[in-house]
Amino acid sequence: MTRNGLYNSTHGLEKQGFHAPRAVYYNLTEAELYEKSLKRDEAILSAHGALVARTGAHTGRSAKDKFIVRDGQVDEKIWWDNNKSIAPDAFDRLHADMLAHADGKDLFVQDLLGGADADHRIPVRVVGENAWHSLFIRNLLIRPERDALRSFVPKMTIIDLPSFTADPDRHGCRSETVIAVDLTRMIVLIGGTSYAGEMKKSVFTALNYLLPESGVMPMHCSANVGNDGDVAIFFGLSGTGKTTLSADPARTLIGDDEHGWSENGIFNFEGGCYAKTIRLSAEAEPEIFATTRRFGTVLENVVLDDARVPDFDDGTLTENTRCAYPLHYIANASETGRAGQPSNIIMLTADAFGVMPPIAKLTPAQAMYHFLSGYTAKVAGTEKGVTEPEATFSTCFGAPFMPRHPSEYGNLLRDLIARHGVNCWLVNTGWTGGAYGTGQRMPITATRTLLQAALGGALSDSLFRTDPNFGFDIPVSVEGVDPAILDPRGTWADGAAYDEQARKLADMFIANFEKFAHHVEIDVMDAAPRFLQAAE
Ligand SMILES: Nc1ncnc2c1ncn2[C@@H]1O[C@H](COP(=O)(O)OP(=O)(O)O)[C@@H](O)[C@H]1O
Ligand SMILES: C=C(OP(=O)(O)O)C(=O)O
Ligand SMILES: [Mn+2]
Repeated sequence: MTRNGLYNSTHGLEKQGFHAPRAVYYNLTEAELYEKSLKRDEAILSAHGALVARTGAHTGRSAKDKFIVRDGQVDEKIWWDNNKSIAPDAFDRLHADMLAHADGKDLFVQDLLGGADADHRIPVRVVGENAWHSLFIRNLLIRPERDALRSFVPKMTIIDLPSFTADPDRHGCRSETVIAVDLTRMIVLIGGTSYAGEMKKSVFTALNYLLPESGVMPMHCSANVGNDGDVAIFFGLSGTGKTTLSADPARTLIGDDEHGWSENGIFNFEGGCYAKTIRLSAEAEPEIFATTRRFGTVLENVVLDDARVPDFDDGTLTENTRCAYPLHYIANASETGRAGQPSNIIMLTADAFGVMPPIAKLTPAQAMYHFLSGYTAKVAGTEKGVTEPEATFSTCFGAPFMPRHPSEYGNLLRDLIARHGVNCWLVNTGWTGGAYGTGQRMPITATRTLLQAALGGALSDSLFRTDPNFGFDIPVSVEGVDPAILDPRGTWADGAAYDEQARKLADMFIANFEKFAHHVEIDVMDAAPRFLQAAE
């Protein structure tokens, strides 16, 4: 095999079972990866120099096609109710078939790090057949110093072959697409999908498995820090605003999606961001918008007009259009990816039912209740005119990435909140003035003003009222915000309709939480919605 680029020659791909690739390109830089992507017709250039690629069929994660190898070492540690298993021999066949599939191909290798804290990081090698995927993951993870590449020893390897077709009979999977994770040998096999996000979320999955053993809390959250060092973290499922709200000109960005919380404070797992670009505007999100106009940024499934300018309103390929860029493309991003102990935790929800208030203060027990519930609501089937939102409960605000039982993450978080006296808030970035269909999306400016008030301490002397359904405290007035939006019931044209919707949502919370009843303290059970008790 021909080898190009800088790498540790005692840890080449032949050591990892690759037999006969045509050529291997190690640790190519942005310019080189641009050239390769363009020459291989994988991507095109935008008017402003971003690299624009399409994924084809898979424009988002294939959660149902993700499997964890069930071997003796991990068996008792994995929460199998939430994770699908694959037998070790099926994984071995898949591995061998993917290595064979790589024969005769050009391969692109990036040697990177997952984890900004040197005590809690994992060196990750990503081997793939697409130059644009290589640029994506180079943007997303942390780059070692160039010199350190000569001694880089991977502890985790991702083999990413979108053109590979999995065979459910032979490989123990579900379809032609597979994401198979071996947490003992730390090998991830990705086949049959070009959605670049699979790679970064695989590293997240591995760290979510590893870190709790060292007492470190891994979190699906964004993070930023104020001028006086106050750290805020923002938990939330996809689409709730982690990326959008963590990019804040008044605060230093630590990261937009995956962090750890240790005795040293918080640290980013990544070195880049992966922002949604659907309906992205320079007015509402200037920092993120600016990254879409830079050399080095990858635009995924973004449609260009005939002058090669991105049309962010065009969702014809998918609503999940994305841009991937290194952290330093955001002007006020942290250079270290690390910060101190958090003073505030924000739990984001995009409540399409329009029931949740734009902000509420949570007690530690309520925070635990909402963390384990992991609620958001999506709008289902918009294109077919179905306007009924759909509730999602995804525990720890990230069930697809959590190999262990939620109580492990929950206990770590509970102890950290108590030890550091962290203030907790629930923020609804979803609907106000009614549910999806009648109401509207919460204005970003309102959300930002409320966050500023919460993080800056302005809410600490506010007057609060207790929500009769959910039991949390809602501020009655916040400077700079129309007081009307603070009371969701008042924003609805029909108060009785609100009450009915709130009751339905409360019932969904209660039904979902049953599975945690035996795993939490009584105060967390008491943090459940109390609509039923209040009404009857
Ligand atoms: N009030 C709001 N707060 C946050 N995001 C909002 C709000 N209103 C609309 N949005 C849009 O919702 C999306 C939030 O997505 P994003 O920040 O990528 O979520 P996440 O990173 O949690 O997946 C963005 O497209 C943003 O423009
Ligand atoms: C990349 C993803 O994360 P998020 O939507 O939370 O930004 C994803 O869910 O595929
Ligand atoms: Mn995000």
